Amino acid sequence: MIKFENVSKQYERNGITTQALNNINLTIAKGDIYGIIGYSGAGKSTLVRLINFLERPTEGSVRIHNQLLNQLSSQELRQVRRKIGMIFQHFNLLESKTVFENVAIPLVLIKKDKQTIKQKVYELLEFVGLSDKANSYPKELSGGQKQRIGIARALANNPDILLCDEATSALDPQTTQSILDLIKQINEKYKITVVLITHEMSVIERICHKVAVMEKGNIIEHGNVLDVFGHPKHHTTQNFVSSVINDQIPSGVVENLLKIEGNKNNIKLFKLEFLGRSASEPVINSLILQQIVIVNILFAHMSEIEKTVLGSMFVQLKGENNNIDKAVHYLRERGVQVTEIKQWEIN
Ligand SMILES: Nc1ncnc2c1ncn2[C@@H]1O[C@H](COP(=O)(O)OP(=O)(O)OP(=O)(O)O)[C@@H](O)[C@H]1O
Repeated sequence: MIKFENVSKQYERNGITTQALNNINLTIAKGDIYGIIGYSGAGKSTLVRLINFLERPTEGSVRIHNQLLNQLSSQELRQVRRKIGMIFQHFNLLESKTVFENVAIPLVLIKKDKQTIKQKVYELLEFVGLSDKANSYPKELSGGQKQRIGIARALANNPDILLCDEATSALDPQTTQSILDLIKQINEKYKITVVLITHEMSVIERICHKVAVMEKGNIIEHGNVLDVFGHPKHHTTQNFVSSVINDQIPSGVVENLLKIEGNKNNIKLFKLEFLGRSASEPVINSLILQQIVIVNILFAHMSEIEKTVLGSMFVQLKGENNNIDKAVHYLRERGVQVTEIKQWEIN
């Protein structure tokens, strides 16, 4: 378990103070894949550097497995750090060393014998699917292969925490997916807690169980990915969510509708949001079968997070006003969140 209690961090440079973290309270449970998302400068890297105490907090405490890092000696801190692996956006491999030598570095540093090192390095290379590259140099590898080597090196000391600092930001979408799959496999197979920082919501969507959204040194929202995605409260979270879930009606759809209906005062437009059970039941079909209103589906978007479907749909409901009210009530009773799009929001 990783626990931040009232943690603040200020940097002083040339007489200028930057408040990088502001009274952070956060608990990351053992075995979680915890995503930290925020725009540039939000404080994500600082937060992660506090987990291995590469930075010390100005105020507050950081605990790992109930051990208070603030009180540890340098020797004790080195022991704690050995159990924390880290991977980086630009891989941080030593260009002058072979793949084998790069993966071996953490083991050489703790003076393991040659045979143990050889066995462990080949086991790790096998795990990341690159045993045939042991004698290659980093410059001979693709970005995805370099990151696999970075991961093998991070696992060399059998860590129980893996920190991923924008680990897929320099990779194309397909390679990103394969690296995320590998991180997920590590989490499941070795029960390693993963803390992953990113500015891409799609990364969070794909593998994280929990997420904290950061802005200006504060955690503005946190919780299960599904809860944060399903009901984002803060404007910044809504922006991140809209990058993976298109919850705005495209203007072309509205223009077509206005052409057909002639007058926007005639249009009754609703946004329906489905989460979990309501997304897998035939709610719209049952509404249509009620025959109280005509349902014109204009636009829909579905996403899957942690095996739960999340969706938004824009519909035009046609009929008598009291029947439209009944239809809205019918949907709400079945767990669908219904919001009317007001006329002034249509154009
Ligand atoms: N070593 C440092 N000295 C002075 N200021 C720093 C230092 N490291 C970070 N900062 C400042 O602290 C704030 C938070 O930086 P941090 O790198 O933690 O943010 P971030 O969310 O990781 O950003 P990015 O995504 O761009 O890496 C920024 O204003 C940054 O300029």
